[in-house]
Amino acid sequence: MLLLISPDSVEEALECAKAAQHLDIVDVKKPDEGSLGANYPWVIREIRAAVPADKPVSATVGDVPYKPGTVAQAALGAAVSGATYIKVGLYGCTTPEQAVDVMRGVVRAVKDFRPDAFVVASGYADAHRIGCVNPLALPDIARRSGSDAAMLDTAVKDGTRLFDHVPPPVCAEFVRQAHEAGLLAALAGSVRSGDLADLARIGTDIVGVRGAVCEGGDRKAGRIRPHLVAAFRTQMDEHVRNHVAAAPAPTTAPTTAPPAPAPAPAPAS
Ligand SMILES: O=C[C@H](O)COP(=O)(O)O
Repeated sequence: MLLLISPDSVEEALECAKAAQHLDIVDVKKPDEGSLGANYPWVIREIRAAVPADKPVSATVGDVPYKPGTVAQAALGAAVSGATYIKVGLYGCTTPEQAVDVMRGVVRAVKDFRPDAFVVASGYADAHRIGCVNPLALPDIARRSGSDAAMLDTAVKDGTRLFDHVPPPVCAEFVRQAHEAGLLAALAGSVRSGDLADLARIGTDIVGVRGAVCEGGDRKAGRIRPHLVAAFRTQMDEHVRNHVAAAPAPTTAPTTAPPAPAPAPAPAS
């Protein structure tokens, strides 16, 4: 399971850099512009320069409207600025067709520029509150558009969490569908350490957090702290180990290999 941490500034990214050995992906966002709020290109560039070169930098393109051309251009901006993971929040898409339309434009814009970039189609666990596409539609949207991962976050950061809206058995189905489509499955939404056992058990590939590694668990007023990142990682690894140890041995030889996680793209030079 990979750990993605979302700093909101260069200062916070420097805190992440101090805990670099405990995280896998540094995800640039601007929380005051929304759950997947997009930050400025120069902030992405500065964060790329501030974190170790072997850590991929991700950038959110925003909680986007159904405007495929606008979003494709914004996604290219994130890639040009040095992000190799490009995350799009399909906030304004009310049907899977609209979402596929947006993500196809993103995939083309980003991969024409950088073929090894990793595109993440994100929906929202609390989609019912904002009227966007159903969470379980995301794996198929990601597959049809040529994206690399399907993700869920929460749109409304009011203390409700991923599992409040999409309980573990439904998240498990999300992960299963993503893997069946050859995609990675990423889950976020005020995730706490107490959720890690379930996230490991259902085979989540990427866990995204901010609040859980901020002082006081407060994603807005709190700041990301390296010791909280380290503690979260320790718990995450423990749950992954427990899950592996508890998994029953296969009774027959598997006929197909499980979907291999895509390698993290090389950082921008
Ligand atoms: O992509 C991950 C998000 O930043 C999660 O933030 P949160 O843990 O505060 O909900």
